[in-house]
Parts: sequence; structure tokens; C-alpha cells
Amino acid sequence: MDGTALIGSQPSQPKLTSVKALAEAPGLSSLPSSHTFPIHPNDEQLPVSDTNESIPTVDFSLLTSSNPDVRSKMIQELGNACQDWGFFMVTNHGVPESLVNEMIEACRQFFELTEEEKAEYEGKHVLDPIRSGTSFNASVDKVLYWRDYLKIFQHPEFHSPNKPPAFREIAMEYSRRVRQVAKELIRGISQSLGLEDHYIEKAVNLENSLQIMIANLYPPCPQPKLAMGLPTHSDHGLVTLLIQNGIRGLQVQHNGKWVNVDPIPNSFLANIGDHVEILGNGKYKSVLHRAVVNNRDVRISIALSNGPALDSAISPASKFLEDGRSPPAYRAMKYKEYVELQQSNKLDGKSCLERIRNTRI
Ligand SMILES: O=C(O)CCC(=O)C(=O)O
Ligand SMILES: [Fe+2]
Repeated sequence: MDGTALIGSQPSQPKLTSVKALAEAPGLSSLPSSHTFPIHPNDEQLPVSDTNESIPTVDFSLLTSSNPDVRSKMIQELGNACQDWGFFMVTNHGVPESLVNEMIEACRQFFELTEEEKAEYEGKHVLDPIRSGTSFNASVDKVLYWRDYLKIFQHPEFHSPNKPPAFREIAMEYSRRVRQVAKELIRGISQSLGLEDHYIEKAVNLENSLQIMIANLYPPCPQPKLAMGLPTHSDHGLVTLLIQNGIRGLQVQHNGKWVNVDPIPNSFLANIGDHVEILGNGKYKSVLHRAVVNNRDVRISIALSNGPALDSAISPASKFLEDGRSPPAYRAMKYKEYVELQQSNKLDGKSCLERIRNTRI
């Protein structure tokens, strides 16, 4: 039956089609109105940079060097990258390229499952540990994004779909390796902020950190200029590490322009999230980014969000407030509430962070 293209179970509601099924429908030559933005999303705001801006690189092997001079030089560069871009590439991270490729392949196979199989993981609540769906939050998105997703909690409890069969083992190893990289980056960021290297780790209870895998599928789109993969947003956690299948689509906001990111092979794309901005009392800003789509290639990206523990309440580090002249720029909020807030609403720039910002009287 034709219903294989549809997900959703309540008969009273129109069933929601995954973009994969839409894109593969025979004869699709124009974008369905459900996915068409009234104003071309690229036109309403900033221009796309036509220069090849070079995104900073952090050499992970130098960041973790036993030579203190080498390490402190890299920490300085990491700090500059956080301050100037909020975004950088991580090279020489030690996670095998084969494991990265297996992870991308396992996600590709997940998206290849039938719509009924994927619907098993639909999830009812934004904090359900496995959720598969389309757009960002289809219950509130007026225009749907050209994107299907799979979101899985990897830590402190590990979860995995049962299909495809190899997924569990690959994801377990991949997320464990990425956590190690994230932990070192967080130590470096802590030091670059002038805090003790374990400060952030302790403040956020990193041992119980919430790590979420977000796999994104962006099928070829018949009218890419009228559609959007993911709208402008910042990430809620501390550090996100992203891999992709070699197809361009990520854009990062920098100096009033959108910059296309072409990663160097075998590197992670890293960006700081709202909770680094909060801890540093605004010294480093979480970076705005978005995903655009194309009409030729399937793009897969996998973001691993590394955040605080769900039950820890995060507020600016006391060091930034000690001189008495800097009030806390953000109110403390439990990470669980913050994630719930972000995931239950429209994905809209930094609107979530704005809600906890203290405005000066
Ligand atoms: O697909 C991308 O490159 C971006 C994905 C992303 O920003 C996210 O999952 O939060
Ligand atoms: Fe993101």
C-alpha cells in the first residue's frame, strides 16, 4: 500500500510524510506547499559570504600534548576560535575514520527503514531517549523543514534503535570516543576562560552529562532555494561535534554573513553551545548556524551534542561576577528544563537563551 510513505498513527490527523518519502515520490518536480517558505529564507536576512573564509582549526593532538607550552599555545588558539567564531574544526582527534564512516552508514541505513519501522521510534515527548521524525518540531513548525531526523540519548544511559542490527555497537563506540574528545575540549575551553581546567566539568557534572546523537537526513530537494534544512539556531549544550557525508550544507554566521563550511577530511566540526555562553557569562557566544539543502545529493550529518547533566542547574561562573561590577547575564536553569524548552518550541535563533537573559535595569 501507498501508506508506506506516511508516518503518524492518529487517524483524525493528517499523516505526516517524511521528506525522504516525499523526495522519492515519482514525478516530484516542485516543492510541496507544506515545505515552501513564503519568503526565500536566504533572502530575508544576511548575505552568504562569497569569500573562502577560513574557519579556525584546533589540533587535538597539540591540545592534549604533555608539553605544557604546546598545550597552552593550543588553548590560546582554542580560546580565540571560541571568541571569534564559536566554531572550529578539530583535527588529529584520534577517532578512526573507519568508525566515523560506519556511523554515517548506520544512520543512512536507519533512514532506509520503512516508514512503519521508523515510526516505532516516533517518540511522544521531547525527552524520550529515541525520537525519529521530520522537520524540527512538526507540531509547531508552520512550514516544514526539508529534513528527517533521528535523535538518541547516548549518555548517561545508552540507547539505540534495534535496527539496523549494527547500529548499537557502532553508536556505543562512536559516542564514547566523541565524549573523550568533548571532555578535553571542555577542559581546554575552561582554561581558556581563565577558569581551572576542571571547573566546567565539575559545574555541569560532566560525568553524568547528557549526550545526544542527532542524525539529520536532507534528501535532494526539487527547489532548494524555497526550502530550508534546519533554520538558524544555536545548540543548547556545551560543545557539539558534527560529521557529515562530504556534502556541503552547513552555514555558520560570522561577521554579519553566512559562511559555507567545507570541512577538511577526517575532522570534526565543533561549535560551542548556549551553556558555554552561560558559564562564561557571555564571554564566548554560542554560534548561530543553519543547514541549507541542494537538488543533487543526499546529505547526512550527525551532530553529537555534549551537554551538562540533566539535573544540574547552570549559571555563570562566579569568577566573572567577583569584581561586583558584572551582574550575572543569565539566570540559573536546570539543563533538563532548558532542553525541554528548546525542543518543545519553534527552533528560532537564540530565543531560548534570551528567555533566561537578565536584562539590565
Ligand atoms: O546538518 C548540519 O550541518 C547542522 C545540524 C545541526 O545544526 C544540528 O543538528 O543541530
Ligand atoms: Fe545545530
